[in-house]
Amino acid sequence: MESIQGLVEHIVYHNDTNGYTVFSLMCQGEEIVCVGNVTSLDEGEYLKAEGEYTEHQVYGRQFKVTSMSVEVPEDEYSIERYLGSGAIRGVGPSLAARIVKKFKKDSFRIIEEEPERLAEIKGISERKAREIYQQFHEKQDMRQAMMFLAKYGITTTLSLRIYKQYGEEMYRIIQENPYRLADDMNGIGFKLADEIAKKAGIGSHSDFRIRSGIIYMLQQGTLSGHIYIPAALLVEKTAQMLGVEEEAVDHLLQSLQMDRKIVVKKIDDVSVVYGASLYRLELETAGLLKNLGVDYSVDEKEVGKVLDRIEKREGIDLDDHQREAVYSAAGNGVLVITGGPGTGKTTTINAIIKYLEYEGLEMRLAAPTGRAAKRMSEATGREAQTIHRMLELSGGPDDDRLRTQFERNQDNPLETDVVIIDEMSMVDIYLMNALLKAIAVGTRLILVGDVNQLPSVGPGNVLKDIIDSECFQVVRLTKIFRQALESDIIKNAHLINEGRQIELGNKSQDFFCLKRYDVQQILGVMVLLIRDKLPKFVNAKPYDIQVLTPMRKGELGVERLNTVLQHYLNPPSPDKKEREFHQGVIREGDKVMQIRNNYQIEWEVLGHYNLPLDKGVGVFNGDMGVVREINHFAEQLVVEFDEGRRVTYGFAQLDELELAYAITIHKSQGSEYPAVIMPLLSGPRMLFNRNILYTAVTRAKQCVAIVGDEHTVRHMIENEKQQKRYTSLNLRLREMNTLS
Ligand SMILES: Nc1ncnc2c1ncn2[C@@H]1O[C@H](COP(=O)(O)OP(=O)(O)OP(=O)(O)O)[C@@H](O)[C@H]1O
Repeated sequence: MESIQGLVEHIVYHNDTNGYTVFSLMCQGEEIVCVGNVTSLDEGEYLKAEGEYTEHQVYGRQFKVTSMSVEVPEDEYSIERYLGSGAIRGVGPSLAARIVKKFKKDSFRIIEEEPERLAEIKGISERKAREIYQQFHEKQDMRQAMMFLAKYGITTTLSLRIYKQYGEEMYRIIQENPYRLADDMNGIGFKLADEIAKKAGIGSHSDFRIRSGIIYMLQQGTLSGHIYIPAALLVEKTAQMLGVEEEAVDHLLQSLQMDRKIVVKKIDDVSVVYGASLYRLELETAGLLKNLGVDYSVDEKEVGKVLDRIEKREGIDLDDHQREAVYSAAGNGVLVITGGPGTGKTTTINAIIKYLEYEGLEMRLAAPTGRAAKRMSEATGREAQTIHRMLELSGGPDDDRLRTQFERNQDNPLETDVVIIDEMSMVDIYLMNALLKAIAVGTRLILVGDVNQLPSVGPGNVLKDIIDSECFQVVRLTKIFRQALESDIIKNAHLINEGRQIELGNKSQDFFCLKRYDVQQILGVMVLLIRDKLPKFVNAKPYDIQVLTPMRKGELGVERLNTVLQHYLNPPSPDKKEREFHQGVIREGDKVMQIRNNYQIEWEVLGHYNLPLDKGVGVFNGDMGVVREINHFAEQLVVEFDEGRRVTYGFAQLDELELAYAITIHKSQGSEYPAVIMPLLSGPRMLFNRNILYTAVTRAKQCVAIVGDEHTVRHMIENEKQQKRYTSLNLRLREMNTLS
């Protein structure tokens, strides 16, 4: 082990996440390149480092730092260099020079002990002197804090955030109850807090740990779509995860309830537990929706007359259910229209729109995803937006849906007579709550969707719960119209939904099953279909053909499929830049998907000469795009999403993207593709079920190609088992109905 000391001349590279830093150190006139994991360092600081010299293949001789300490520089040159380095805000090189000129080697002592004397220097007021003193101290405190946190394996970025959040109180929190970090700070979860706690010597049976574990399990439940968890299940799972007895967990449920962190209720005589905020959110959502359920007295005869005229003009002949939908839209504050593919939902919405227009009512159209909104626009010939856009998203923390903010809310509701939402099955409880807040009583709400689709990715089962509550007018469209029946995709979708078997062969014009029983063969057929056959068949580009699979893992899971498909569809090439990322390699020309909502990220649409035509913020979970550019120098990657929206990601943000040659069926909700390919061989029973198959099949417009084992498809149709979602919006609505 050797020891060197000197002035940090230049920081060449610093990775915020793991602290890995490359910097040059001036040691007695010699510049030494040092590398190591360093929590915080500024150019101009005086460093004492221990470590060893190594020989790097490319960069040559380097000093590998194993430990270091920042020393107070002693000679005038070093003092001046440090003070002027920018480490102390408000002090630049010239002021640093004046300070050192006056106080010489005593400069640091003066700043620390007699800061008022700094005011003797021209250009330094008393206020400024105080600021310099404070800055100097803060810097030292912060460095100390970071070194302290580094002992617990906490990264530089996180350390800074922790220090900013708690200041000096941080030491106590880390040593007594690091689980508070998981409660208070976004981005710190139970697992990290638990690791810190372990290092701090906190016992596995600590009350803090168990309480935090319970909240963590509830959050995990939310991630799986649940609003509550049955108490017995929660206790069992939490005890298992923490390795403690169930009694200990049970005991702390009460204390969490007293602290209003959780709400315990009975549903059908079973105790269930909600995270307090989700409980309130669901309750509030029920109340808001209930308020909108106003009856508008309309003369059905009059509506009928108007409708006759519309039918004549448009050359349509609505059936009884469709007519009923228009009457209901006229007479109810809240209306739900549900039906499978080809049952005339779009035709009905169009008739409703025409009627409302005739009545001179203003309306807004929206859907939960960009793709669904675009389809709604095309089907109605009117502007349809994403719900986020209609509500005028104004920001909010990336991962904290509860605090997502919209310009449109109770204080500034949408100024319109009617709001129509399509693809309602995808709307989760957060979005529903935000939507309802922005709709004032007196505005009608029409919700359209297919209740048999998979529920929303986010928590809740909003559409199903509203229907089940029986508190609102629901029109169920069941008849499949003649034209729709010509499509085997639609026919088969309905058969699947009813649990009836379908024809699995290659005779159909739009629904094929190519029987293959070997993974390699399946992959080969898929590549052939995407690259050569299907684009011509459905008149689309290879990237418009979507591979859907129920699972992430396994030989035919999303992850493996993406690697294989990337290799064949966008192979490495000298003129395509690429970079490593969490899924292997990401390359110019790759098809990618955004995998979480990012409400803040900016996009722009460029016109001629790269002039921006449109700008905005927000890219959402499930949005698909193509990598257009990778810039290693700027460490950025540009993705172009639908409608030419270009988004620049820093390399550190690449975990927001995934390759999207293949995606899970869950992620495909609300999207439609000209052709869908499904490799189905075998997989977990929970994922290979009817609901999943139905959702996948209904994503295809012109062609479904199943490649794999027909028996697997048959088992999926038979398998009705869906994962239960614990939600209670239906109960809350019913309670309110009986109260009023
Ligand atoms: N009353 C009607 N009489 C005759 N044909 C109809 C009627 N209503 C709808 N159709 C036809 O049935 C087909 C399906 O209708 P529509 O597109 O409205 O259904 P959808 O439920 O929106 O379907 P998808 O969910 O697949 O988009 C269309 O070809 C449409 O023209």
